[in-house]
Amino acid sequence: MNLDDLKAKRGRRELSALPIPEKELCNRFQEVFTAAVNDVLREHGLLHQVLPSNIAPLKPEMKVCAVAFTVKGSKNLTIESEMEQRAKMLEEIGDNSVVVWDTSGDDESAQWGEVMTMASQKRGCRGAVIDGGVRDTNKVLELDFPVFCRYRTSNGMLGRFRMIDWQIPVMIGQVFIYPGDIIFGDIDGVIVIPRDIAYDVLLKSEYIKENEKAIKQMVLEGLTPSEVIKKGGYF
Ligand SMILES: O=C([O-])CC(=O)C(=O)O
Ligand SMILES: [Mg+2]
Repeated sequence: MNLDDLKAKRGRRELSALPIPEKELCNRFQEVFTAAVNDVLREHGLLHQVLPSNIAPLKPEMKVCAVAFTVKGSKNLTIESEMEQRAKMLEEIGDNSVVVWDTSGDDESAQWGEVMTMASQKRGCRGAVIDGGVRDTNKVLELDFPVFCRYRTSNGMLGRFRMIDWQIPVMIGQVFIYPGDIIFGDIDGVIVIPRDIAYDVLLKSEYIKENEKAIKQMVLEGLTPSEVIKKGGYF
């Protein structure tokens, strides 16, 4: 059994370089929409890049595109040095990041709240995607910080749940997420764009956005769906 490749993939890795700055890449993705990105990933044969559909934005207009900062945790009753551990994680969050929580399917605790929002915003964090819960929801909304999650609860994580590690590969639903991948969430949910193909996916998504303008124009002008497809359109 040779595990070298798998070990390299699953361990902590240097982020590969992107052809344009991360910030520009993410800002340009935010101008597109997740369905266009999804169609491009389908062209690449990647059919399982969307997080489970019950992970939804707190408000329909919330949008985030940023670089994955992954966190893994699970239900855990221990408290010893939990706060210090969480502070250390928060202090490692980088600019243009989005915190992505794999909670091992937790259904009880909030992995995110107001103070964590404030601390991460100071470090340039652009949002949080949590396969779990949020609390202090009103305050988080006031801070204008996009959060995608499954539920809201007043249960703090201390004494109920704790982190196992961070900046490691995680899995939410069927989707692998590596630190540095590009995460894009909007009203249609959250999609994970592998870092190595992110720039190519951006260019193709921008093309789709432009091309769909022409398709919609055909519909407005009264062409039937059959005529639209004959002219190269699609739905
Ligand atoms: O401590 C927590 O569980 C999270 C929280 O309330 C906050 O960040 O404000
Ligand atoms: Mg709080």
